[in-house]
Amino acid sequence: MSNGNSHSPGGDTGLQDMNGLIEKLALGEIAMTKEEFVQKAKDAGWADTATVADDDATRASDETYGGAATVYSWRDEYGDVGPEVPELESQLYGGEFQMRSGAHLANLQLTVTVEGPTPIAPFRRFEDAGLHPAVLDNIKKCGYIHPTPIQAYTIPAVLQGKDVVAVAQTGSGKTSAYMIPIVSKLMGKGMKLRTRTTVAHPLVLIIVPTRELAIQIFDEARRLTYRSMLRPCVAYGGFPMGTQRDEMRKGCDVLIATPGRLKHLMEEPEILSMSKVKFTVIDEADELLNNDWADELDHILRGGDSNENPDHTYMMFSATFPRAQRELASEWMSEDDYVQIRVGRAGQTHRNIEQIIIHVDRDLKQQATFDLLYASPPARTIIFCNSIIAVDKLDDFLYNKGLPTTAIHSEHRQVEREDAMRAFKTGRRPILIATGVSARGWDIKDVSHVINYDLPQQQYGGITEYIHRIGRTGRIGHRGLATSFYNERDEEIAADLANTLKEMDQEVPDFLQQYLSDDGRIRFADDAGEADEVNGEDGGTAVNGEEED
Ligand SMILES: Nc1ncnc2c1ncn2[C@@H]1O[C@H](COP(=O)(O)OP(=O)(O)OP(=O)(O)O)[C@@H](O)[C@H]1O
Repeated sequence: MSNGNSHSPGGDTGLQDMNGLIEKLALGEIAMTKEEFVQKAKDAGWADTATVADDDATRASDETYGGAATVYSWRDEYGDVGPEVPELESQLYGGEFQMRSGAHLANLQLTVTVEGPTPIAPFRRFEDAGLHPAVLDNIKKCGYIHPTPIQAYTIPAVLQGKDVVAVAQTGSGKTSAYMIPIVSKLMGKGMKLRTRTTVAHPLVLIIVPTRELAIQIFDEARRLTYRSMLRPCVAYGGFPMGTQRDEMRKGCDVLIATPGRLKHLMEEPEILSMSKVKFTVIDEADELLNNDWADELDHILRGGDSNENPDHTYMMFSATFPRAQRELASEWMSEDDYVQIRVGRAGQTHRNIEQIIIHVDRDLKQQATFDLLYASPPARTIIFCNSIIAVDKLDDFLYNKGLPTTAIHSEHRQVEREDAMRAFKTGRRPILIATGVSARGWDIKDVSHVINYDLPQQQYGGITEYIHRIGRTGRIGHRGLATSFYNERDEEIAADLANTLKEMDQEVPDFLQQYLSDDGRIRFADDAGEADEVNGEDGGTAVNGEEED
């Protein structure tokens, strides 16, 4: 094993020191019993696996599903804004697991490019954005003091009624960039638009690729619609259908949904009608515009009568937007009232994530992970593997060595996925092992280390997937570390990886140097087509490749 540099999330323990240990472990020179491994984990400060309660025993009912979480309960006599409900308020905003911005927000201040028929004037303070007072109040309760760049441009664009494609770095506040103006616009009109029947008639449809992300965005919607008549609802695979239908019948003004479950619900006209939808948001749009989802998305976007609404606004958001998906996105946008907002280069990461690439042979990866977890004090860590089998094997390997792991992949039952996420968020099991594709958009407090046990293969997203995976750390002004294991099987991603490191002034290890161009220019296989603005305030020097748009 060799590595380009050394770092640890919480100390100065060099990764170079790991070389000898990993080799020893591989050769079986350290033969410890299970009890000794458990003791070693405890001594290092990791949560004791023996005291972690069995989640099956503590699980009570459907209420443990994130989709059944309490929302503000509206009564018509409230007028425009309802009264405060302290208990709900502390649940929504007071949680110790809610993210607060870190000290390095300035690293997200990159050059913003706006393309569209009319210019967009950004605002500097939420108070100046012309938002409904109740929304402003909810923003304060969330602890958002200054808008992030994507918010400063997207909020006015949506308030002006534009269709929007927005691309900005991971963890830069894209969710509230669309949620704030939509909720604010509807606050004044919600009453008039609302249809009181047992059939859900959402005004807003937010489509996301994964279940965990759906629940997370539902939580953000619960915060931003607090004290309003707008009732958020979430629909995702694995959420029991009975509870799902009950929740929808209670009213559903803002529907957050994964495509499969949404398609299913659209086949039940006594449950859901799309006829009132005014805003359709596609989050992680490049993923959803991908071929794998094409049928579902086409059905959803064309299937409802919402498309006939001349007032309908479409919005698409992501941290990455490869060329093919950008072309597909433009098909849904209004020709003369459409704006594209990019912060930095589309698909660019940011400087709050320190990236380290270590050369690790395939058969040494388990030991390398084990050792990496001890190379610094315990920290919330997400480990990505490329297959379900690899996730399960690594989970077993680490858990049997006394480390408090949990795992998420598509073969787990939904209740297990939600338990795993809860155990990770609360720190009961601070090591989460997952297949990469499930992790887009996750926003979890205090994730200080991401490990790419496997680098994403080209056919499963390559560098785009890498950007999303490492983006689970270093969010909203916090710093984080991303360590990736590289070997010869990863050559497909090598050039984009080397250029990504160089673009962010990270050390490019010797084994990746050959993939950098001799002229010192930074090139990506799928350039984002914006050579004009990449020399931003951040001092970035990305330059387009040959394949310009
Ligand atoms: N203006 C703000 N000030 C402080 N924190 C904010 C602000 N806006 C959003 N946040 C918080 O920043 C975190 C990241 O936001 P969000 O999940 O929307 O990022 P994102 O850009 O969608 O990332 P990704 O591309 O990974 O999905 C969230 O915890 C959110 O509550």
